[in-house]
Amino acid sequence: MIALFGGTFDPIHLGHINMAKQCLKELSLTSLSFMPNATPVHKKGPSIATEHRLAMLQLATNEESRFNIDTREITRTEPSYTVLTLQELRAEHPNTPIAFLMGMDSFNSLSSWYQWQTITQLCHIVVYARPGDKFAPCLQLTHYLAHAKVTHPDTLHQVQAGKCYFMTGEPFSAASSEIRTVIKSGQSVEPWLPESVITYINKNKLYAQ
Ligand SMILES: Nc1ncnc2c1ncn2[C@@H]1O[C@H](COP(=O)(O)OP(=O)(O)OP(=O)(O)O)[C@@H](O)[C@H]1O
Ligand SMILES: O=C(O)c1ccc[n+]([C@@H]2O[C@H](COP(=O)([O-])O)[C@@H](O)[C@H]2O)c1
Repeated sequence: MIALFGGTFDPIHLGHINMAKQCLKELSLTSLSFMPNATPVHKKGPSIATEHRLAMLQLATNEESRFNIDTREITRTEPSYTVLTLQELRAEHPNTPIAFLMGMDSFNSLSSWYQWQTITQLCHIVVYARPGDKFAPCLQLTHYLAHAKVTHPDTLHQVQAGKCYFMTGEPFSAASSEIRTVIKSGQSVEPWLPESVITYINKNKLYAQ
């Protein structure tokens, strides 16, 4: 199965790593790709250069050999619409199950994503709990879940797309926006970032103003 974890990663934090590690285990993955976006279509763009986001992703994912980084959205010139990415990937791998991983806040807003129903036909959606974000599906998402929700991760390996699975792992409280604010105020971000990422941020004076 191809597992894609899309994000802005500005910066990557231990909430992302916690979720990714649990997905490796619970979904029996042989690899998991972190996929940084270039121009997010739904929020303000990243506050730092792409090379810095990529460098921090590299540092944070080095420790686990099954983690890799998919740079297709960075190298593409169009805005980072997930549907375009999944269509491209599906064309490359017509017969392989694809899972797109996201936190509960992303899931709750999924019906506002560009061509969201096509997205749900191109891949499985895997959702991770996030402290502070309750499960709050709108009516459209409730209809989707009525036929898509599965309770066993093995099902995701048996069909190529169309299912939705809610992870059972322990949630981890961390958010990139809050981390940027804490750095700006000069306080410690030790609880939320890998040490290598903290060193990189300090060395390159990122997020300080
Ligand atoms: N602590 C967390 N637990 C579970 N999922 C998370 C967590 N942090 C981020 N995610 C998920 O990871 C994906 C990428 O997140 P992103 O890079 O935007 O980080 P973020 O912390 O949500 O950033 P921001 O605070 O700026 O919104 C999203 O699907 C998001 O829901
Ligand atoms: O395609 C869309 O309309 C769309 C709308 C919102 C989010 N996404 C993708 O969802 C992933 C998580 O987004 P974010 O804002 O939490 O970094 C990231 O890969 C985004 O490009 C995609």
